[in-house]
Amino acid sequence: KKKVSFTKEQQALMKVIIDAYNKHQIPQDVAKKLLQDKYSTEENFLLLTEMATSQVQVLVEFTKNIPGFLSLDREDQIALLKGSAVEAMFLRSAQALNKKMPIGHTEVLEERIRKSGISEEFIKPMFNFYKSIGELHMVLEEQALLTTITILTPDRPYVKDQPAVERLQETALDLLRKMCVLHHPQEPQYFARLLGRLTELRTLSHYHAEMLASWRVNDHKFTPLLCEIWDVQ
Ligand SMILES: Cc1cc(OCc2c(-c3c(Cl)cncc3Cl)noc2C(C)C)ccc1-c1ccc2c(C(=O)O)cn(C)c2c1
Repeated sequence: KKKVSFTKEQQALMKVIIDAYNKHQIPQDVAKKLLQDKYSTEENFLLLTEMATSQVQVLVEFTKNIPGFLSLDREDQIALLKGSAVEAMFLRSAQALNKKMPIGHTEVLEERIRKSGISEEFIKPMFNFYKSIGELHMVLEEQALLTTITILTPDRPYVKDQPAVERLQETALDLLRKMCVLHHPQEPQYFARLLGRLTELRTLSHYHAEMLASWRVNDHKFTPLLCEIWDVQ
């Protein structure tokens, strides 16, 4: 069994990121709304819009806890959040749908996504992604670090000081590489597989832009926070 050792800094970084990841969850009262018995396309769209709005708030709070993030240029912080929001939310919804949510929640959530006005051409890649995330059986540390690495992607539009973001992302990548050896010692290519999901996330975020456009055509309303982060309306 390969010996994996973490530096003091890496242990501190992991603790901060895990605590933030656990602390910032969608509130129970919002999640419980999924169980109400109205299943119309309209009702599903409204519920998912509420989930997404709550998820963006969760994401902003989580991001503020990433060591070094608040020391970045202010405008770069905004550029990173806007550029990564959809990808981070796909990761989070994938992890939610794959983890043991309270009985029946997963099926209900899946059903509402399938029946919310999203066209079949986007549903397929979305659920393929959910399946591919589920097959990885990531531990919590890997999930939290993968989300962190997605947020700290230097080549998002309008990022001015890319090297500063690269330095933060590399720290998280070094830690994730070690975590993968520790938790998946039999799979030397596991770390590479995780990073491959990031490529799939970018494809999904292009699909997502088209999803938004088709919803808007059918005159669906988003919340001010979603309009802000997704540059719609
Ligand atoms: C499940 C979902 C959907 C969602 O957005 C819903 C949407 C999406 C869209 C789509 Cl469908 C899929 N992935 C990402 C996007 Cl961003 N695109 O537009 C919309 C709205 C505006 C209609 C946002 C967030 C969650 C979500 C995430 C985590 C959890 C969670 C836990 O962590 O324990 C418990 N619950 C109930 C969760 C719900």
